[in-house]
Amino acid sequence: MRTINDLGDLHGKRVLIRCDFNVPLDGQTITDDGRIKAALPTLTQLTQAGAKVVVMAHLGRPKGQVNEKYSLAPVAARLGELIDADVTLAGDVVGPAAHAAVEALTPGNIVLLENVRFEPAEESKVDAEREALAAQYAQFGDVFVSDGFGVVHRKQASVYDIAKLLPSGAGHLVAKEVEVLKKLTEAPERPYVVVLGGAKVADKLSVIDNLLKVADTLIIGGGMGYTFLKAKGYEVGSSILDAEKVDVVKGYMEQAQAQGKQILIPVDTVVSPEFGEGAGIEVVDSDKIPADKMGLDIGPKTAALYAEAIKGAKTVFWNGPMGVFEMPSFAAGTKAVAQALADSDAFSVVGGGDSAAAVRQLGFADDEFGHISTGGGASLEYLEGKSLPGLDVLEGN
Ligand SMILES: Nc1ncnc2c1ncn2[C@@H]1O[C@H](COP(=O)(O)OP(=O)(O)OP(=O)(O)O)[C@@H](O)[C@H]1O
Ligand SMILES: O=C(O)[C@H](O)COP(=O)(O)O
Repeated sequence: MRTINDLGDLHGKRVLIRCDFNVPLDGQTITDDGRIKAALPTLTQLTQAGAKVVVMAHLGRPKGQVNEKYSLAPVAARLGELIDADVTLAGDVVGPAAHAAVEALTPGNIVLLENVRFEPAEESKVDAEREALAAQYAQFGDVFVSDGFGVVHRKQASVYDIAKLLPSGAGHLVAKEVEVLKKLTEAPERPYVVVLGGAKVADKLSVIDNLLKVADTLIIGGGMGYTFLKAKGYEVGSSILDAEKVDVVKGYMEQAQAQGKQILIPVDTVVSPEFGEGAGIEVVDSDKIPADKMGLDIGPKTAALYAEAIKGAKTVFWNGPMGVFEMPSFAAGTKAVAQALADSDAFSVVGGGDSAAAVRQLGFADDEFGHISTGGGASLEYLEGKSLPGLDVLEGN
């Protein structure tokens, strides 16, 4: 893989860099700045080398619409506090404000373009549309550095197409993430347990069949769990559910049984009448979720079962909180899994923006885990053995 070290002396050059600044926010407040801190080694090297640094990043899923709620303003402010350089947020992505900001950029300083997902072509499935947008990005750089590990699984203009237009290489974060995750794909010590949760249910259900080939046990919690419960024939009330995948999930359970692999699903669930804290929160067995309630965490029996499975593991990868950990009433399941990982001797990797935020917010230190990866979906797809567009495009000369 080509890296930043292959790009020569960057002094005075305009370096266009993709970072993953998709940080969790509570209103305008960043609740975990881990992804910004993870970008600092590369960004600092570039500013200290006297490069003119133009950063591309996304926040959330604004789906091609300009939406202030998804502005990178809080990220620009935090980056400015963390790095010894001026950080200017451009008012748009490739419009007149971005051009003016890049024109005015001086060596050793940074312009952050607005959320690239405000541009409809950024995530287009039509190659020519993405390529045309990438050509506009290319006007801002002499070289391209890919350092947004959390998005390397996305075939998007600022991740993939841009790397074909400029001399390009991986930044230090991407290089380090790949080096650690490689250990999990080459010869993981067994038993190898993968814990899956979170809210991106459709995305992450689709990685399960490949994960079943590499892991010994899959532990399912978070929003993922309800599609499994439904596949077992249980009612899930108003919990999040990927109704289209119920039959596919039935197939996964059969496949696991045939291969002698285990899929653990919640035996009890914390339910609530609404997405929030208030009256009516209770723990029920997973086959008794009331029709008018939603599951927002795994229950205590499940937490104990999952902790036991983690205790016996030699390698663990975890992506996706077990419940809505942001609210104390639904944090116990995530905390129990984090504790089990922290207590175990297994080589453990925690991946994903919210997963990393969860362990930190619940009081765990980064060094209680083998590695905290900035990638959730990206790590999972890497572990599946899939080729990732944002990495493939950096291969060769
Ligand atoms: N039962 C549930 N119902 C609804 N949301 C849930 C449930 N359990 C967990 N979540 C939510 O899932 C979110 C995190 O999911 P997500 O899949 O984005 O994980 P991630 O670690 O950020 O991975 P990635 O980096 O791929 O985004 C949290 O905000 C949490 O509140
Ligand atoms: O949070 C993430 O996993 C990355 O930033 C990618 O975001 P996406 O799933 O919206 O592409």
